[in-house]
Amino acid sequence: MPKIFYTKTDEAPALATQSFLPIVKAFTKTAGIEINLMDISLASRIIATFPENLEKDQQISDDLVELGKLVKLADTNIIKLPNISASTPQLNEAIAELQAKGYNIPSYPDSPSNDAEKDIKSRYDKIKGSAVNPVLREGNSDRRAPRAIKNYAKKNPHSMGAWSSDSKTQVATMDQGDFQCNEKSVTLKEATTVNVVLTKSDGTKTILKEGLNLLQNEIIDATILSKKALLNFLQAQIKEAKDKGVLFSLHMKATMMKVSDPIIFGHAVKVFFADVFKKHATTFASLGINANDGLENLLNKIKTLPEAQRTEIEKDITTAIQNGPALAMVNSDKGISNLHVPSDVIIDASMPAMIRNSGQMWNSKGKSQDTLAVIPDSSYATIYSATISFCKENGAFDPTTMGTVPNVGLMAQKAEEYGSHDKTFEINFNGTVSVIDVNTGKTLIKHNVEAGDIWRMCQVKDAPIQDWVKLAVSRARTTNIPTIFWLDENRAHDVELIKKVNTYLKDHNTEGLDIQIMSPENATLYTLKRLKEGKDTISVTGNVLRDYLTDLFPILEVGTSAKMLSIVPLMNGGGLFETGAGGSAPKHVQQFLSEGHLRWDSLGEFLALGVSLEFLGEHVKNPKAQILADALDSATEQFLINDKSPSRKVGELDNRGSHFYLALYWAKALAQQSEDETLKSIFTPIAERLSNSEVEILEQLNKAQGSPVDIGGYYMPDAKLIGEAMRPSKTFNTILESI
Ligand SMILES: NC(=O)C1=CN([C@@H]2O[C@H](COP(=O)(O)OP(=O)(O)OC[C@H]3O[C@@H](n4cnc5c(N)ncnc54)[C@H](OP(=O)(O)O)[C@@H]3O)[C@@H](O)[C@H]2O)C=CC1
Ligand SMILES: O=C(O)CCC(=O)C(=O)O
Ligand SMILES: [Mg+2]
Repeated sequence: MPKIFYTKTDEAPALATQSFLPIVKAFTKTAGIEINLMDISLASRIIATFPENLEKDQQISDDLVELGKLVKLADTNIIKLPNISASTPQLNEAIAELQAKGYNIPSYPDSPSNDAEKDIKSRYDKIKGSAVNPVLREGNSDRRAPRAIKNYAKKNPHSMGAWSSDSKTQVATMDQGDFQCNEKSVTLKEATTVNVVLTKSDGTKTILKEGLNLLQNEIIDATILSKKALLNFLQAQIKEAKDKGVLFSLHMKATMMKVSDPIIFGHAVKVFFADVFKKHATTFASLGINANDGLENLLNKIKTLPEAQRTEIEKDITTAIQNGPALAMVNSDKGISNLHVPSDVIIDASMPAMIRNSGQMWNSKGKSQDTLAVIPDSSYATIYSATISFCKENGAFDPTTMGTVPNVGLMAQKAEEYGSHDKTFEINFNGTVSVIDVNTGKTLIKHNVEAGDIWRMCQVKDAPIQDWVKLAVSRARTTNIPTIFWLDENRAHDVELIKKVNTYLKDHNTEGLDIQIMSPENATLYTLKRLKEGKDTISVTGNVLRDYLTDLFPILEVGTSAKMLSIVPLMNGGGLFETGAGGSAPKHVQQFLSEGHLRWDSLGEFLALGVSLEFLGEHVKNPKAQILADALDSATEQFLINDKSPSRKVGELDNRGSHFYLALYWAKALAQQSEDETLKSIFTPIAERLSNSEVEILEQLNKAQGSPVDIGGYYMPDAKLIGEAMRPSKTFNTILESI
């Protein structure tokens, strides 16, 4: 039986799934397709990790492990919704919620003091941060805005803040001592095994990573970020923001880069609040305060102190805020700043949002203001500085006329920085860190380090690179759009990659194609100029730029990355279809809980389902799946033409209503086709009933809005409550059940 594995995740996408999945199941069962729901939510991953602590009826299987095996099979077909990549504060919240629900799971030991705690911490660290995507992404990435979506945006442009040439907004990035400057890279001639060894200045050695197996032709690189250089840089930027009268904002990826970026974030917190951390060092140490978890965590922890002591610290924090530059805010009403929670400001989404908003972020009064966007490591910061300069010079982009920038991203098998967290270390000694070939004893890469530096190693295997080049050529051929590899001949890793790209391009017929290699900065300028002129350009990038560009361009072009088609052709033949290119939109959940309106747009899910059904049509030779896919495609088009995306405002169409319309248009398209008489006869009466009940169903759906909703939890909501909240139309439910 043809199968689709549909993922149950977290936050807004998980809410949307409650309403959308019953539609998917009802429609696809007519083609004999089985939908298997796989739970990869943060809560379920935690529960599955500690079976020995739990009652039999609380134990669950680890669906992520299962999916991790399935992605290596030829006929696997997965629809992957965005999930939470938990920062430590989020992980702690999820653990507390599960404990309160009677799950006897351990707390997260921040600083483990014995072997048992070390084991618990290492099990949790596998759940933390971006723990799902790297497991599932056994293929490279093909993300683009479908033509219909672009046309929709051209006719219905989203708001776009104007840019003026005297904007004081700027990117600040390091020019020495960072990952970019210190990178060293080698390509392995033979398969081998390496150890990462720290040699302290007194000569003693510690193995940081043992027995790392590497394949023939694999590229490895290692680099360090100097703590001293980082602190100097941060101090200078805090002063710069204050002198210039702009907001100080830090843009990191503390979720995905779960080892390095929380440390960098923590340094920014400690530098910004230097006087506070100095004065209260002993108290903070006794409370186990870790600056890497952000200011909110600190404020929560000091609540346990006697009132006088707590107020004194709070006063000192207020003074530091008053003396420093104005901080960019995440939520000015609630006083949540850029430094409160490490996972609140995530660079891929936060920088484009700022660029779309005239280069401004929000200050504590809720007004937008020019910003110093601090991106410490300079590896990829230039793409944002170049974009900002371009906007200052040429004004904002116009969604009604601008072109499009699809991306082909190298990401298979934990490529590059995205797979580096198990090889990233905060080094607490002066000395050297070396990557040593165990078989030959040869040192492949060596760095001098000082206490506090962050050392990291990345890998990218050869087969994924070959597959990536092939995918790029195939997209260039299909679209005939100029195709640019964003690689910098002045960067160690990229030098190795450029050699391979030049070699593997020869494996393909590239005649008549415009394929070039440019540094990220030049590629940005080249692409932006064309974009402004309404011309399209394919970006072919490594894993980090894939992430950045597939939020940057969609947000500018179509208002959100939720509307992206996001395909991962798995290297062994299967298909992983991601929904959109954005995240789990926590602020949508807040709106839903407070006023019963969910403005999550499921367009990404519709597009992913379309290509997933097409995959079944082609690979499993299921003609009914192809008809469902074609009908869904025309339903999505109707959905856009009739503007049935959720509105932002309570009382108007929300996610549930938008699902109703998709079902209506899908049923109509199936009723209208005549390739398959059985499907036609099933869906003709369904389309009629849905159409006749439109007013009644919408009334039932809209009545559910306007008041707070209780779904019995955040990370593990109550299945019954969430089901009721997301499916409030009896009429609609009855019609679906009758299919
Ligand atoms: N593939 C994955 O699994 C991914 C997971 N994440 C995770 O998601 C969480 C939140 O990350 P964050 O950076 O805030 O990104 P989000 O994409 O969740 O939020 C940023 C903004 O994007 C817009 N948006 C995104 N998707 C939709 C949608 N379907 N409908 C309408 N608007 C949408 C909204 O913007 P606006 O309000 O301006 O309209 C939203 O507030 C984190 O845990 C992060 O790690 C992030 C990216 C990808
Ligand atoms: O896995 C994550 O944490 C985020 C992934 C992401 O942002 C992306 O792939 O675009
Ligand atoms: Mg992203």
